[in-house]
Amino acid sequence: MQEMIEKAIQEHTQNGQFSRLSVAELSSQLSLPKSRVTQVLQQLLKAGTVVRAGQKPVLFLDRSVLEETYGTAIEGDTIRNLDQWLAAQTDQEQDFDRLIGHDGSLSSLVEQCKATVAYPPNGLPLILTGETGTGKSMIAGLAYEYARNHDLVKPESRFVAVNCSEYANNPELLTANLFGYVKGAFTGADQDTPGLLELADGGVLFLDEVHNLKGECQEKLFHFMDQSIYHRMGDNKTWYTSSVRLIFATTEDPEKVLLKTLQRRIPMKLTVPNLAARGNYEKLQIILSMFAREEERLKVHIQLSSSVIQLLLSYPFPENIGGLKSAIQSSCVNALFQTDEEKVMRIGLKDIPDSVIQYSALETLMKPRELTWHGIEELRHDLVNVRTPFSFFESVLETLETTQDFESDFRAIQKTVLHHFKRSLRKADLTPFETAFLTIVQDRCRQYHLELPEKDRQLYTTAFVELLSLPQGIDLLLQSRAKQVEEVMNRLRTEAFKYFSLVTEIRQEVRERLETDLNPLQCLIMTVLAARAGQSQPAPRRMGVILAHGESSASSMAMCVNQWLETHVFDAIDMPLFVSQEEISRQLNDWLRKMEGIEELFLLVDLGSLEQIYRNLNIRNVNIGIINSLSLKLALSVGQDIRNQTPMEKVFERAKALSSIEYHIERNREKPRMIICSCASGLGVAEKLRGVIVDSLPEDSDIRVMTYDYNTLQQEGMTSPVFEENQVISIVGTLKPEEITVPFVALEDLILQENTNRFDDSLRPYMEAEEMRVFKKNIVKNFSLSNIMNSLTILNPAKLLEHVADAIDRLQNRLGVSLGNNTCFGLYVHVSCLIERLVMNRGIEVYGNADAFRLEQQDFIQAVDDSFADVQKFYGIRIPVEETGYMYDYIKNDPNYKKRV
Ligand SMILES: Nc1ncnc2c1ncn2[C@@H]1O[C@H](COP(=O)(O)OP(=O)(O)OP(=O)(O)O)[C@@H](O)[C@H]1O
Repeated sequence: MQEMIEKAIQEHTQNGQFSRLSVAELSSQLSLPKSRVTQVLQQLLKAGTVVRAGQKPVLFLDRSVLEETYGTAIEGDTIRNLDQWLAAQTDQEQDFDRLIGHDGSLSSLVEQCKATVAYPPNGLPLILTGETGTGKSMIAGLAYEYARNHDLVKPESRFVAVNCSEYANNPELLTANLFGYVKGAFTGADQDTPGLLELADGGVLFLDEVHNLKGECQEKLFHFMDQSIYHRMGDNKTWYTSSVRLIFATTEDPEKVLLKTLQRRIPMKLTVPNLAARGNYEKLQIILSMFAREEERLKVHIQLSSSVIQLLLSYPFPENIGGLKSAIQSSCVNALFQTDEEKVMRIGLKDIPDSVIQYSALETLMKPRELTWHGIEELRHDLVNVRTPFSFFESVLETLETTQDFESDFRAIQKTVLHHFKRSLRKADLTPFETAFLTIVQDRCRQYHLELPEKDRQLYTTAFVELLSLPQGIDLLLQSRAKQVEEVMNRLRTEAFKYFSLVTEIRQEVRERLETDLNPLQCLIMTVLAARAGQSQPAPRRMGVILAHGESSASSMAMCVNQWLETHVFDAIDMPLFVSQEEISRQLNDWLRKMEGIEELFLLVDLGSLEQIYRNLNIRNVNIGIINSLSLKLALSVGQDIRNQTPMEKVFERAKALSSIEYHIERNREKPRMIICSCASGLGVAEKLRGVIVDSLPEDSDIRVMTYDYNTLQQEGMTSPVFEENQVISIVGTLKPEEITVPFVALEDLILQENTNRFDDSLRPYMEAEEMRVFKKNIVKNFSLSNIMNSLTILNPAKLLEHVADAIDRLQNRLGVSLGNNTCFGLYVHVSCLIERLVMNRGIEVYGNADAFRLEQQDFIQAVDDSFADVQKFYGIRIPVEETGYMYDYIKNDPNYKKRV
């Protein structure tokens, strides 16, 4: 029989079926009398084969199975609290350990909570206040678990929660439920019913949203709190007792919503901070634990994009953790169908609820950043390692950001930083990578004449190496504070320029040579450390300061020169654009104070009168030379001389010699592609022509069109600067200028659409086929005689054209030739413009060799004169021989005319 019992115990212990290990259970399973089972169990207990778990009912478990399963030795023969013992063995987090922030922002709240619950004999009433969703209910529940795990309440006791807001419209019902009632107490009370106070007897009663508790009920409650006795509703005679721990919670101010008498009976008031006050580290912990829970529920591996993490960290959830939780659950639902075969579910911005997305400033969302995915598990793992460095960085950042007295806070931070790294002083050998990093740091420091202090060398080594190997997770947290970091970095650049630029150089070199990017926080701490090392060293005897307007003009130039010369010769002072003279002087005086011991200062300023600058300086034991001009070349020369110990006077003489300026204009090498419109008829027609061509060119064509005076072109030929400055594609006009080798297209060809091929050919190399098609279509549409004639300003084009056409007909008769259509159209335009010019007294007075023309072409001159007699009379003009010369040039190339000659 003993064997049978032993076997059963062994089996059930192995299978974790602990509830089957009570005397009653064993006796019914094995059909043995209870007394017999008890007897055997007592023997086994004595022999150490079983241990008993002090629960109700008492359980008997197999010792060796338990010890083997959990790898631990059990002392004595009793496990007082089996749940607690099992949780401890499986490393499960217990009660308050599950509350994120229990060891951070909520640590003192948790300690107070524990003390309140443990207060003998029955704990103290406690009220939790705080915004909605901050975790009040959770804390109340954990307080009960804590009490159970620590035997402050009986294991069989209960945690009973009631939300008073659910009874807001029926306060009597709440009173009845709290205190219980007797049959007939109110309609529907058909039997005696115990209240929640009774149900929670020995455990915890949690009254949530307690501000909904009406005054009468509050009174009953404080009476109970005073004496631990109460009446059920409907029975004012019988007293009931209950020993219950009371926890209240409200989102309101208890002083405003609870009766004074009740308030007085709740000695402990704890306020749960809202989500915003929890800090990014804890926020990230909460986010990740919630996603981890979803992973478990949905049986997937969740990956988050960096933007999602940033957004969830920055959104001010009005419902605090509760709101964050629903947003996380919704995004998981949204992303559920995107789970791949590997069961990976990626959650990106598109899956986040709209209300959260809308909050985010567009610029934040659209900031270019690499799309990186992070698995929940690895992030949680990282987070553990990041905790200490991050909270350390956070405190450093906060101090520097809010400081009123930079210098003293900076010194305080230096101490904190050194102290921080002292704790992890390293003894281990450096890896080759770490050695390379340290070599870079030391080389650069040497260039800045900065020796790491001998006694702290080990410490600096530790610090730098530790900074180098910060866990990745810190980058995520850092991004959420990017703005703050940037502000602090700017501040450092101004206040600790030398060390800031040293670290900037180190960062650059580490990036180039070790392919590792130091993040701004690493740089910040390195700057702090470098400055600390620098303070123990005497100031240099001579130095320069570049003082310039603009956000970082001075610092960029100084950094550039220092780097070039591999010596820190210049400090920099960046000035806002509109800064007063007093402010400049103040900054310079501060600088002089900091550099105590300096003998010579070379000041390079970009603007401002020399006199004004030095008038307000506190000059003691220092020579200050000022140059009110600034260029990189000049700064380099001065820097070099500072380094080479060149006497001050000479430094400035050289600088002055450099200051005379030279200039050179480098013309645009990419010549514009150009069509030239040039008409012997005058600039009016040329201008009109230009307009028509411009309108015909495709919209995005890079071909430009210009007008150019015909006579000038005629005189200058191909030497004209227009060919030097442009890539001339073709010339369009009424008459072809002589000696021009660029393709010429006659206006009449365009009007008659006859020889446009030439024009097309000249353009083809510069246009795509489609552009060419559009262009040709437009040319047909836009070129018409009347369109061109519209360039006439005073005469009526239709009338004039009639006169001119008649006169040209007469001229053809006189000359005995029938001119080609093109020549006629060209002549119509040319002669019409000519007549208008003459009417306006703007006739052409030059024509090649006019005398020779007069002698050789007397017949032609006469023929024109006769044919145009009516026109000349009508318009009161006289066509001069020079103009006739141009008409001749027009006609002489006509094939029919040539044949006749
Ligand atoms: N510190 C925490 N660690 C982990 N989860 C938390 C924490 N605080 C709150 N939560 C979770 O946030 C959600 C909201 O918390 P809870 O309901 O306790 O807030 P509450 O303050 O009682 O809200 P209400 O005032 O609206 O009743 C719950 O799911 C809870 O589990």
